[in-house]
Amino acid sequence: MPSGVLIFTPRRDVRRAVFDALDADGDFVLLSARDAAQLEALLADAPPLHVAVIGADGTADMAQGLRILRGSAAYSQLPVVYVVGEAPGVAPDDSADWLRENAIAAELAQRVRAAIGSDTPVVPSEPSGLDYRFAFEAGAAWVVASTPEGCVIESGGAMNRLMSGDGPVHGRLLTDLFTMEGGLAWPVPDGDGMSCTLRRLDGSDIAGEIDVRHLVDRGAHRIAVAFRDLRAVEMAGRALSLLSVLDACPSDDEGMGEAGAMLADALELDVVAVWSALPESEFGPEVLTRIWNGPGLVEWPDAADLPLLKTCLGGETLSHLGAASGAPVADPLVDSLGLRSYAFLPLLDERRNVLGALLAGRRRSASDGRVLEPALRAAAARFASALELRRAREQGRARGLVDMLTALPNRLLFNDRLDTTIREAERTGECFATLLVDLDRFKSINDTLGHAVGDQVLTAVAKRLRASVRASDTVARYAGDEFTMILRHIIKRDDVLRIAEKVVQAMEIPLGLDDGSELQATVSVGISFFPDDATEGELLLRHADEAMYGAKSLGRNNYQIYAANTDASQQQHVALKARLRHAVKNDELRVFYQPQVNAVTEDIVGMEALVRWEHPELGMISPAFFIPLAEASGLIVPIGEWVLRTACAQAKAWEDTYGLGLRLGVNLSAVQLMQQNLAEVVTTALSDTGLDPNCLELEVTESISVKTVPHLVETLDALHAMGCHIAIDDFGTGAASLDYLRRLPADRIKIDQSFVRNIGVDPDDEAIVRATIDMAHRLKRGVVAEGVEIEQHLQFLRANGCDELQGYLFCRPLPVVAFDKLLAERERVITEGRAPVTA
Ligand SMILES: Nc1nc2c(ncn2[C@@H]2O[C@@H]3COP(=O)(O)O[C@H]4[C@@H](O)[C@H](n5cnc6c(=O)[nH]c(N)nc65)O[C@@H]4COP(=O)(O)O[C@H]3[C@H]2O)c(=O)[nH]1
Repeated sequence: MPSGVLIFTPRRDVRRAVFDALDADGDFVLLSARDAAQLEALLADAPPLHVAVIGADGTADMAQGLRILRGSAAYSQLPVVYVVGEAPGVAPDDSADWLRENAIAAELAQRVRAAIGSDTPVVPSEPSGLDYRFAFEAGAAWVVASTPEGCVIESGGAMNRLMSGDGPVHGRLLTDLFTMEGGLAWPVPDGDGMSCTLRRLDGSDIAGEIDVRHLVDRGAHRIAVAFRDLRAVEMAGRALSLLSVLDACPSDDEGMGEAGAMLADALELDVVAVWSALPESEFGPEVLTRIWNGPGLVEWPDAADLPLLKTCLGGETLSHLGAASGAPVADPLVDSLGLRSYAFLPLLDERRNVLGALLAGRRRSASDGRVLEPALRAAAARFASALELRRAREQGRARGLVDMLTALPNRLLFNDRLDTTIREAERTGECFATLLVDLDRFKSINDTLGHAVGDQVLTAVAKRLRASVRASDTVARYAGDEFTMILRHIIKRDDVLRIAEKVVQAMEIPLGLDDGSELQATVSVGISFFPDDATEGELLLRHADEAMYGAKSLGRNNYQIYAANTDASQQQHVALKARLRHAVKNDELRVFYQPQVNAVTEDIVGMEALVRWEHPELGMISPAFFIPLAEASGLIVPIGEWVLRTACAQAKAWEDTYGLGLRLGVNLSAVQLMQQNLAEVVTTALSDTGLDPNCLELEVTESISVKTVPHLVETLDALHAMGCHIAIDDFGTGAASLDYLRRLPADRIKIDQSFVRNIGVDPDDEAIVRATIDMAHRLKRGVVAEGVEIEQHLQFLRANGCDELQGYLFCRPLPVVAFDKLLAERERVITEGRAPVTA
């Protein structure tokens, strides 16, 4: 009989090597776990095990895994063979044997066999006592009460902190603790998300929700109750909106004060302070913003006497926000403000030089540290960029490089930056874009309304342009009504188009003039790319200028990319559009399918249908190219319907063969959403193919706004009522994220790949990803991350609780035959009784 072997290591390469070595031997049933949570889930099924192979990497993960293994009565004596790295490390004391990583292939199977020794597997004899503490998600505030009295016998998670009092929670009655809404009374039956208020020990109330489970623990009946503090949900929402609002704040000192006040308001902080610190300054840190919402006037100690500020200005983040962060350190400022939770964050420029520090704190302890931390990190990034600009401006003014009206770099400084960027890009291989933004009909504004109004318009436009891009990008006033931009580190042209769209949209809100009147300005934008369009600054600008005139000739208020031969490319568009008309009829369209996987198990849970056009002469054409053509000509309606029907039929065929209940994601364009018969088209596709509506998820891009698509909410409500799921695609790229999420009947949101791509690159985008996941979960929406390309993306998304993942790391979009092979292979591995290796 084959022996059961547990493989546990967070390292994918070691896991794969161990799996391959033992799998090749054929004598073992292999179960592999990558982290403590997976290990716990795996052991819960009580598999028969003879031995464990554990990567002895000394990490917290390994230690936690060992605790779980040794802590379970069933496996506490399981022999363990450790795999140790190349460093002269040692395996833990309890090892049956150990070997080095480079000996896995040659020796592991033999060592494992020796460690097993006897053939008796460790099989849990009877189900271990039910550990009710794990009935709820980790970190929930929970109590367990006896029945029928409803008297609390144990509590944990955030509960004791939430109760905020000196007395014990134990011994109190559920009826005293939780006042139910909607006429429910204790004993409340099993259920999730029931509204109630928690009465704290100091007599105050917190509105929230509870999940209830009736359990039997070692023969005794218990009620386990987990409480969710809804203030944190609200806080997550506010944190997310805050990010966009902070973006819009000007970067001058006044703007920083404004941003500080907003931060304090949105996150319910008692104090927000920003210091600027120049290493070369002999005067020490300078306070730029100081918001105090606590009681009375406080004496602020001299910045030079603050040890925590000093440490932070050395580049260290000091965070005492969560319950787990330990006792605050003695500091005159923290003491005099009476702060019980606070964070000092260094403000860093792109090269990680410290420019200053941010302090955010409360006089009470924070139960929402998970939300506060990313929001504060994002705020720190904003303050840092404002400080950087402030410094550049100070230096620039001194040297006559800054435009006096708008405070943006002038033509001289822009040209200098462009040259520097080109030199850097030649060294690093980076791609970047140059944008030329021209105010439409500015001359007539100046002529009819006067120069003073013209100046106001230029200043306001400058602010909006600055707010549309990242801190690392350059925005300059190049000449009169012409602005130029450099957008750095471009991976996909689409990202630049998104920003150009944002620039054009930023002008949609009328500009407020000093006399109270409003004026609508529009801009035309031309774009050129380094190195594709040119490798010299002057030529890049000339090409951007040409493209800008292209935008003007197309009616202004839009953007265009430089095309080497505009006429030829326009003719090509016309020809393609004509050809596209026949693509469905000529059977030239194909649907590819890209898997979506569970972030923990990495097992397939769904797939997205992605259309391709197999042009007879040009080969496979990307939808990113022809879908806009199809949308502009209305052809998207028949094409979209064809994709829907084809994909539903295919999904039904796979369901019949494999029965996996896979979810099928199909994209809906705005034009389709405007069709009055959309619900009917979907119903017919489902009934003709026999696919369960529950398996269909319609993906609606976030940039489709409630304003541009009439009856959007009603249409989606109707589709949802039919049983179809709704997903919001490209989440984070549109403007009205929160509002959108609240109003639409969305089951899932898909984080746009432009954010995922910046994991490990841009802390702002990381903060947005974290806040998005957190907010979506609190609103009970699932989250799928798109464009997961590398292990680092996976680790980050998994660590932050993203539910599902889609991207090249797992699989590219596949044609039907290849996708079918993938499903068949999965089935083969599972029916052979092996845990799917997670490599
Ligand atoms: N760089 C990178 N890209 C990845 C990765 N994983 C997936 N992708 C690509 O990301 C796109 C995801 O689709 P989308 O955001 O809905 O974006 C889709 C969707 O908006 C649209 N589209 C595709 N099929 C249809 C359709 O049938 N109807 C409509 N209306 N739009 C469609 O065209 C867009 C582009 O589709 P594709 O070119 O197939 O591009 C797909 C997919 O191939 C990754 O790890 N890295």
